[in-house]
Amino acid sequence: MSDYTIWEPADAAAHVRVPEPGDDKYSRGVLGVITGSAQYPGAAVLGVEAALRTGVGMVRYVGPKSVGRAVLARRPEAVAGAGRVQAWLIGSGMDHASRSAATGDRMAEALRQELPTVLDGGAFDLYTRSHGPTVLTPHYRELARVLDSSVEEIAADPGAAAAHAADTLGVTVLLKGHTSYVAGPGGLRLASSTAPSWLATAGAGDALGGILGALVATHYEDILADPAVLGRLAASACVLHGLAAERASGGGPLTILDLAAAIPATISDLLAH
Ligand SMILES: NC(=O)C1=CN([C@@H]2O[C@H](COP(=O)(O)OP(=O)(O)OC[C@H]3O[C@@H](n4cnc5c(N)ncnc54)[C@H](OP(=O)(O)O)[C@@H]3O)[C@@H](O)[C@H]2O)[C@@H](O)CC1
Ligand SMILES: Nc1ncnc2c1ncn2[C@@H]1O[C@H](COP(=O)(O)OP(=O)(O)O)[C@@H](O)[C@H]1O
Repeated sequence: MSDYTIWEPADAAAHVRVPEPGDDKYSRGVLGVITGSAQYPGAAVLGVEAALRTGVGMVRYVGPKSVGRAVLARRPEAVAGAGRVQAWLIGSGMDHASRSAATGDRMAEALRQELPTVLDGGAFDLYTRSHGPTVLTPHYRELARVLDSSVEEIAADPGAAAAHAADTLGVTVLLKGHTSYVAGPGGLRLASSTAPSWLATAGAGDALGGILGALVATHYEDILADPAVLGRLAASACVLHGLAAERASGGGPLTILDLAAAIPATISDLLAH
């Protein structure tokens, strides 16, 4: 932990791109989303919901048709089907062992574009094929699988585990937990623990993926100019996620749609201070 700098709300506020009068939906950035599966359609719904609530020019959902229908039922603002995007969010709500051939093809096509990419749960195996600036978002069990280690080893020193993963895999790693650790290949080390423990509930990570995807899509030019920006955006996503959870919780339980609904006011508060 000593190597890590705490990423503060003011740091996160500085990493929200506020649209300007000259912006349109494309200049703000389009996030392509390949998430969800027949088994876990909710993960796709939650990620898209969180991305749109964080602010992005457009979300293009490119997953299975049945999941796309669920996404559109909740969020008609999302556009289903392929098209040009500035960043990708891939892998929430799918099991890599049972990925369909069609999903594998969509992922391969996305990764070929070498754009800034967020890889979540069901897509960690693809990190070697992701040649754009890439951030992985594992929880402890997932990082243990990626590193062929054990949960106990990760939990004993999560900051060191995240740093080791970033250094050996050559990507940015956001290790999720009560404190989340972001480690980047260039020695970047940031930590955040803004979330209440009420956030330990299913779907929380799917929402984090959406928040981060939106931040990445709206900063794609900055990331391409300086890949270290990706780590700062990952830490900013943790801060926003935690503060929105705190607002949704108010000291009690929360659902992930409540968290998503709290994101806009969380951002406007951050920007006002
Ligand atoms: N709304 C949605 O669509 C959501 C979809 N989601 C999707 O779900 C998938 C799995 O995600 P995850 O994080 O649970 O995966 P993972 O690390 O493999 O954990 C498995 C480990 O947990 C353990 N375990 C299971 N039950 C347990 C219990 N009652 N009490 C204690 N332990 C228990 C189990 O142990 P076992 O039962 O095998 O002994 C195993 O070790 C993933 O594709 C994700 O995207 C989620 O994002 C949620 C919202
Ligand atoms: N005890 C806790 N306190 C605060 N935040 C937590 C706690 N446990 C988990 N979280 C946060 O909740 C999210 C859980 O992500 P993940 O395990 O991927 O959930 P899911 O797969 O259900 O979407 C992460 O952002 C993590 O930082």
